[in-house]
Amino acid sequence: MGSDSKQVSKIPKIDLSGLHPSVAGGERWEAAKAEVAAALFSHGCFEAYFPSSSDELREAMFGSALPEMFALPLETKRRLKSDDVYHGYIGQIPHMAYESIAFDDPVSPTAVEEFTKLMWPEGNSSFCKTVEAFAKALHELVEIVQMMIVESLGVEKHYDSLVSSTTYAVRLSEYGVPLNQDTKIALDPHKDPNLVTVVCQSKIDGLEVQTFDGDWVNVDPSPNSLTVMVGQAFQAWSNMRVRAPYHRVRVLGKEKRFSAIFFSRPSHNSMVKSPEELGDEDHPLLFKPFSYTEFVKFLYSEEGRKAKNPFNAYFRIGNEEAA
Ligand SMILES: O=C(O)CCC(=O)C(=O)O
Ligand SMILES: [Fe+2]
Repeated sequence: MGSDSKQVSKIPKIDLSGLHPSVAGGERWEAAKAEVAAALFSHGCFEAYFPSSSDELREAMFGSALPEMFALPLETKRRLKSDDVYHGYIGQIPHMAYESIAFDDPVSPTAVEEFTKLMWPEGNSSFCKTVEAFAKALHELVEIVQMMIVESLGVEKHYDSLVSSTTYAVRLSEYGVPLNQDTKIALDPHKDPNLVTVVCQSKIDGLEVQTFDGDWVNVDPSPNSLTVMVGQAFQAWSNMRVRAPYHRVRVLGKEKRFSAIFFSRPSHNSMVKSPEELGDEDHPLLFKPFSYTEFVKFLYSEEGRKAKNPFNAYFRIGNEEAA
């Protein structure tokens, strides 16, 4: 594939419009659930048609909120500190035209406000309202997807314990023109460590996913769609029934690209434990309960970065097929 070409998407597209996590069940829910389960089993991802993230909201996010925030002075953006690896402000990485900011609990009543105050002590209510609305819409989508996965695996009774030990976060990113103009890769291939990720792209797309057959494909977003992906913590929790796909970002043109991600992850100090029902004689449970915090620390440690397959290296299952 030439560096300027894009492959036609093979990522399943699923209509989740009008569905809500508080009214699970019914014919439409069951039909969509079957599609979500099939897509996640075969691809680890899908393109969700979910119009609550409307044109207007996208325009407010990518036309104003994100460009305004990334235009702030570096020392302002660096005010956001985090003890978590790969959280807080990231940028000024050699060989990468990339900056991102991630903060927790965007659906709590005060978190976006506090973050806004940190960036703009004088206030910026349009930024705050936009990011709150974005988080609210995508939170519903993540809840729908998590609920559908758990139901499809037949382990509904573990849903409450999964959700009570889950936190949510937002990552806002800005990509410049990739320094490597041969590959045009702006973010290297990786699997997300968390539970479920939803990616919202600006008009300038670039997210590519590797199918389990090994082909890199463009996710082909529409103005009303979002990309849903499974992360490695869900892969482990589900005893490998759903698997996290590799993905990367390529920016082909010369314009800045923005993206906004909403994701779920196991909360601090909680232990991730696969439901016993997901193991049987033919498929024994592969993972002992693990701390997500320790897992992420390992992923970004020297040993984790060097490992060909950090997931396997962490869990020491030594089974290439399982990844
Ligand atoms: O910007 C995107 O489209 C995806 C970024 C991504 O994969 C990540 O931040 O983990
Ligand atoms: Fe990612």
